[in-house]
Amino acid sequence: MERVVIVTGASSGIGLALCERLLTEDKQVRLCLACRNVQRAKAARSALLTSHTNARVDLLHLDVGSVESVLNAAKVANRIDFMYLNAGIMPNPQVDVGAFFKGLFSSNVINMFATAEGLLTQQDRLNSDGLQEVFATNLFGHFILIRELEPLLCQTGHTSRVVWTSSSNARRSAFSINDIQHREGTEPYSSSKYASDMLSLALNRNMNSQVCLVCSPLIFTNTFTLTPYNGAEALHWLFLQKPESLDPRAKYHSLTSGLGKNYTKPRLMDIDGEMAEVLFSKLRELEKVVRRNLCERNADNEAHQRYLSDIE
Ligand SMILES: NC(=O)C1=CN([C@@H]2O[C@H](COP(=O)(O)OP(=O)(O)OC[C@H]3O[C@@H](n4cnc5c(N)ncnc54)[C@H](OP(=O)(O)O)[C@@H]3O)[C@@H](O)[C@H]2O)C=CC1
Ligand SMILES: CC(C)=CCC[C@@H](C)[C@H]1CC[C@H]2C3=C(CC[C@]12C)[C@@]1(C)CCC(=O)[C@@H](C)[C@@H]1CC3
Repeated sequence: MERVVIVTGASSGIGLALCERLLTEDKQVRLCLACRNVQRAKAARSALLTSHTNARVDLLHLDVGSVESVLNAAKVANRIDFMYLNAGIMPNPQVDVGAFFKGLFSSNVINMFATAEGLLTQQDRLNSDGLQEVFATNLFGHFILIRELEPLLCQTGHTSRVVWTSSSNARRSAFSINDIQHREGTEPYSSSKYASDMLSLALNRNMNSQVCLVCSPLIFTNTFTLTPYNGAEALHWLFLQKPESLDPRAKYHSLTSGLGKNYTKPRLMDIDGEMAEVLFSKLRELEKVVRRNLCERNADNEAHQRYLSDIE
């Protein structure tokens, strides 16, 4: 039977590698590449069709950094078996060279290369919805997508699976529940990834009562080799697992052994369940505000258009 798989950020890197692996794995897969850049999405589709001539690959225009784009994209979906929330950004990363060399000659060196802990800062900015861009792209846009698709994801008799691409760079100390967008700090990427880990837990709690949503957060600690193919290991592995065998408190790591063999390993997350619930309710509040602002903006635009056609 056909299995519909949506992948956000499928135009390059890990998302594209995952698509390639899924088509190789299962001939019944129908892919939907959910991308913000149409040209790059078309190029990705052509590349996939070159190696999988008869594959079914659809394109969906989706900019997860824009709430309006997310709402429009969600209208188009009519069946979802898997949804991979993979799009992510780390804009303008700055490396702390001092910390890097100090780490290089310490016992923490492997961890440093696996997680970049304490090594990276980024410059964030506001997007057109007035949200911090990293938060909006890595977390909030995907949250709105889930909220909008909830009826489809949670249909009786049909279980959809949601898999979120996290990172080993997710860090509790980079996140503050009083500043969920990370307006104040310099590590928005770590903060957004930690927030997505927490959110996956809260989503499982709040939506599992209606059965069906499994958010399996992922992490990529490709300690020895870092390629998109290897990075997609845990994403691919999760596609093959039965939902009941997965633990919502675990993160599934893509790992590569010294001999170059890829494997997936679950590790329990360092998450405060109460804080996850607070984050969930803060995101619900923010959702209301952003939706209201969007309605007002669209109403203003319509009024402006009417005014222009009146004076013509
Ligand atoms: N590379 C690594 O070492 C690790 C990566 N990750 C995570 O893996 C995921 C994929 O990253 P990776 O493949 O490495 O990076 P890439 O930059 O290669 O891919 C990121 C993808 O996300 C897309 N994207 C970015 N912003 C948006 C947006 N607003 N709307 C829709 N799509 C968007 C990009 O599209 P476009 O082509 O338009 O830019 C691109 O297809 C990310 O979530 C990242 O945080 C986690 C751990 C390690
Ligand atoms: C410029 C000098 C002196 C050194 C540069 C090394 C770093 C650029 C490099 C070391 C560890 C890397 C790393 C990532 C990015 C590049 C490094 C910082 C990630 C943060 C990329 C995104 C992720 O999600 C992480 C899991 C990666 C962890 C390791």
